[in-house]
Amino acid sequence: MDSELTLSFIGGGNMATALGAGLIGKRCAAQDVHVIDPTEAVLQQWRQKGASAAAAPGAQLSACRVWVFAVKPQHLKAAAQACRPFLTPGTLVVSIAAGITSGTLARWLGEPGRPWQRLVRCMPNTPALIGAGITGLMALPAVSDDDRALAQQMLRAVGETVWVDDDAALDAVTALSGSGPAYVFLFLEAMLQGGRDLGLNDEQARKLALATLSGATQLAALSPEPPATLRERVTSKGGTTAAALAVFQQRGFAGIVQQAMRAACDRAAELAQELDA
Ligand SMILES: NC(=O)C1=CN([C@@H]2O[C@H](COP(=O)(O)OP(=O)(O)OC[C@H]3O[C@@H](n4cnc5c(N)ncnc54)[C@H](OP(=O)(O)O)[C@@H]3O)[C@@H](O)[C@H]2O)C=CC1
Ligand SMILES: O=C(O)[C@@H]1CCC=N1
Repeated sequence: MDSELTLSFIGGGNMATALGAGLIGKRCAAQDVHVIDPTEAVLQQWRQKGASAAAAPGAQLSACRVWVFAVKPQHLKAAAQACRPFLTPGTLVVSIAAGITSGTLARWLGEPGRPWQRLVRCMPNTPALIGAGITGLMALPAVSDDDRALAQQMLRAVGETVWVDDDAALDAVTALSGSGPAYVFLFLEAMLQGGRDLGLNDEQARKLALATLSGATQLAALSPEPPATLRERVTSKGGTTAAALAVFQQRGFAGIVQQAMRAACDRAAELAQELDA
């Protein structure tokens, strides 16, 4: 455990909880975590884990080496402005908010004409809750190698990490892996319903669908062959899979997925514009 790491979550909801679950006891001690959130029930949950928690920012923030902004994008400006007086030169700021660019948050945290420099923007996902997340990260150019390594180590506590170059790429990460678990759950829901429609019971459908998704993704991850080849191996000429894939193709499945991801990416850019005041 890195006893040096003192950490504040600004916003103690779903994603902070997921990140906290991976970090506390591994990368930092519970008593070195400080949470700011307006909701008493949320604060209580964090206190039960041994963290300190408060409804508003205070001097305790200044003792935290890393701040993780984990509020909704719509709340980020207010949260940043309320916390700004407690920044110290050593504070590393990490934001997980969708859309809001590193430059915008840097401006909200800095002085006029002098944006905050030590800032890493990242996009985790909810499998972080079970240590199986993946997080895309980007850093402002002035962020040191040590700060980059610190941010990466933190996110590694809840899964894998991928560095990208800029805000646009982080919006693409958001559309792929940030929102991606929801696409998988939607597909899973559809498979479960399809199984039930064909006469399987809930337990049978759940066991078969979960093992299929997990087995196929593990096979794709371990195989040197591209997914298209693995797909062809399942597809016997004139067989059942070919019949199913013909329906996917007629209905434009791949195009739907790509359009959905484009919509997610566009929404990230839209949020950035709407909230950049
Ligand atoms: N959910 C996901 O899959 C992912 C989410 N994200 C990003 O993570 C961020 C948080 O999402 P999520 O955890 O789902 O959201 P939640 O709503 O679960 O958590 C946000 C928390 O922040 C609190 N809050 C609101 N304003 C402030 C403030 N000024 N200071 C401190 N706390 C405040 C909220 O309180 P209240 O409810 O009272 O407003 C809430 O408890 C978002 O920006 C989202 O884009 C990133 C990756 C994946
Ligand atoms: O839906 C959202 O806006 C957030 C960002 C990625 C996942 N959830």
